[in-house]
Amino acid sequence: MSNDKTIAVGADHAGFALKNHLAEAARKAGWRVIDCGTNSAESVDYPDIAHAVSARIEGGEARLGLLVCGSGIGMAIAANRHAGIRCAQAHDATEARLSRSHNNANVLALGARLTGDVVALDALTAFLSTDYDGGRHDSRLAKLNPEPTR
Ligand SMILES: O=C(CO)[C@H](O)[C@H](O)[C@H](O)COP(=O)(O)O
Repeated sequence: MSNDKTIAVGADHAGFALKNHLAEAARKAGWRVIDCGTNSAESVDYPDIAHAVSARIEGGEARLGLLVCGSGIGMAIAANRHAGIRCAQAHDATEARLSRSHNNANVLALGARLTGDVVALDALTAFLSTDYDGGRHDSRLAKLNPEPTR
C-alpha cells in the first residue's frame, strides 16, 4: 500500500488531546492515520513516542508525522536524532508551510501548552498540503546528513 497519504501521529500526556483532535481532522481530510499513542493523561516520556513515530517513517509505513508534547521542543529534539527525520517545531501555519517547502520536513512538532487548537489545525493543514520546493534547497538538505569523515 502506498504511504503517500499516511501520517504517523504521537503525543505525550501533555499533547494527547490535541493529537487526537488533529488526527481526526487528518482522517476527515483523507489521510490514513497510524496512532503511536499515548491516549491518556497518564505521564509518559516523550522520547518513547517520538522514536515510535520516527520509526514508522523511516520504515516506510508513513510519509509524514505529527508529534505533540507540552512545548513541542522535546519531541523535536528526540525525532531529529533519527537520520531519516527532519522534524520542524512550528507555532503557526507559516512556519509549518515553510518547513515543507524549504526544508522538506517530514515531521511536525507542536506544543499543546503553547499553541491553541485552531492555530494548531491551521499549522497541520499547511504542513499536509505543502510540497517541497526542491531546487536550491536540495544541496542544503544534502548537508544535513554528511558522510562520516575518516
Ligand atoms: O518535552 C517537552 C518539553 O520539551 C514537553 O513539553 C513535555 O510535554 C513536558 O516536559 C512534560 O512536562 P510534565 O511536567 O511532565 O507534564
